[in-house]
Amino acid sequence: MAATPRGATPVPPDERPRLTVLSGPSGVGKSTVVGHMRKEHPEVWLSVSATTRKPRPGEQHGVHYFFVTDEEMDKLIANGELLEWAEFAGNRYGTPRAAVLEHLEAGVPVLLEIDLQGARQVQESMADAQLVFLAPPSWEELVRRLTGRGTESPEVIERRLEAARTELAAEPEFDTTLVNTSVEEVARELLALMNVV
Ligand SMILES: Nc1ncnc2c1ncn2[C@@H]1O[C@H](COP(=O)(O)OP(=O)(O)OP(=O)(O)O)[C@@H](O)[C@H]1O
Ligand SMILES: Nc1nc2c(ncn2[C@@H]2O[C@H](COP(=O)(O)O)[C@@H](O)[C@H]2O)c(=O)[nH]1
Repeated sequence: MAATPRGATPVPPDERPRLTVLSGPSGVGKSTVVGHMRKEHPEVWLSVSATTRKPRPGEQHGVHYFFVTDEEMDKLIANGELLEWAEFAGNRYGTPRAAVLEHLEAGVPVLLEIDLQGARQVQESMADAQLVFLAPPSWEELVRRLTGRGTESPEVIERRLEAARTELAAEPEFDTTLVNTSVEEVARELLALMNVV
């Protein structure tokens, strides 16, 4: 499903980077932080998820997501091709397993940007993964960001905010919390956690 470092020499297991999972409520700024970080450090590999959600303007298949039908998602799940998957606010999302494992085996730092349910599944299946929670400076600021992005209808925003309450309550389950006040600062902190700088 994705470009992978096939043929790359595998690094010994004890020298492989830890898989990093970035999670946090919708609209907190995960994609913004990751985009900023990867501009300066493209060597961090971001997994491209499969989703049944329709593309937003400007989103490209294979770059932002693999946009799949419900039937295609059913098959990915049934064939065990996803490392984790979840239903979030009316759509399904999942992480293609093979590309993640191949990059880790090649010694590439790998980042997943996924929801709480997915983070919990990764914690179960990959005990060595580090889980990072991105928190908003305040509830009001989260609402402002999600609404201000202008990509969702009021009904979808309401569903995402409902999920956000559950996600914020789960913060203690994570190894580390970063508060997204400054995109530049959080990107730096995330790189440090991934041992990239
Ligand atoms: N530190 C920040 N200060 C102010 N605005 C921010 C900050 N970080 C992100 N934003 C803005 O917040 C909005 C939501 O950001 P983004 O789309 O990155 O969130 P997300 O967590 O990836 O959301 P989702 O989970 O729905 O994909 C965007 O309009 C973005 O520009
Ligand atoms: N469990 C998973 N969650 C994922 C995955 N890819 C993205 N996401 C999360 O879904 C919500 C909504 O994303 P959006 O692009 O529709 O705004 C957000 O929290 C993402 O982090 C995945 O593969 N698995």
